[in-house]
Amino acid sequence: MKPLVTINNLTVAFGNHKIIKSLSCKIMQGDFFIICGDNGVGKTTLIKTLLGSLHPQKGKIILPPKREIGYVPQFRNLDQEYPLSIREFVGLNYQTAIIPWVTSKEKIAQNKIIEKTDLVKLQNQPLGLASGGEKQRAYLAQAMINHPPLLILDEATSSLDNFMKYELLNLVANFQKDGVTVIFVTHDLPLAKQYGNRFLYMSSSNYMIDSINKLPK
Ligand SMILES: Nc1ncnc2c1ncn2[C@@H]1O[C@H](COP(=O)(O)OP(=O)(O)OP(=O)(O)O)[C@@H](O)[C@H]1O
Repeated sequence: MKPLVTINNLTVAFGNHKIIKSLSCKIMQGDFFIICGDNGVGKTTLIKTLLGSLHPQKGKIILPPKREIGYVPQFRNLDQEYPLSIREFVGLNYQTAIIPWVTSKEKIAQNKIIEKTDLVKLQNQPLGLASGGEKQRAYLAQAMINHPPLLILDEATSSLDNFMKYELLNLVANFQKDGVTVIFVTHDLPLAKQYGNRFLYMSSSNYMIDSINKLPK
């Protein structure tokens, strides 16, 4: 397997405060890659750097061509009055969304991704009235509508109950089976062990990268 993401000697700082210090790591095509570690150690900072919203002080990151990345954030509740249906929300990310009306290609893409994320029955309901798990599935559908090769989930299962966690991660695992590389930031180590194959454990003193059966308890 080839690397899909290569992080080379990466240092990220806020002012003089170095958060990520000389991190080198390869994420291979097809990995379900877990990022875990103590609070405040820099997991979200690393994700923001991968997504391009933070710039490294030093080092290099090689990403998939054209930076095609799907991203599912941590669950934060939306206003009940949020005006879009689940289907409309999923379509927001469609690549030709510069055209204001829904094209037939977009309809097909929406249908496919709505089926893959188990949202067929709910698609015309207002997103604001959906449950936490349904909202996260809508974020997953929106993230994957253009078939990016890389999917990043930043604590996307925290504050979901056990049933909804597994429901979301089973769908993510289906994308992985189709060849998508997954990066999953989580504090939930049992969940990490169940779905992940490799991990990066971040602590203030060092970084550990290994296969999932070596993940510390
Ligand atoms: N914009 C910012 N300016 C200054 N410091 C920041 C900024 N964003 C994050 N930090 C600091 O960087 C450190 C790492 O934060 P980060 O959110 O990456 O940690 P984390 O590992 O994701 O934590 P958690 O597990 O609690 O979500 C923290 O000390 C945080 O206060």
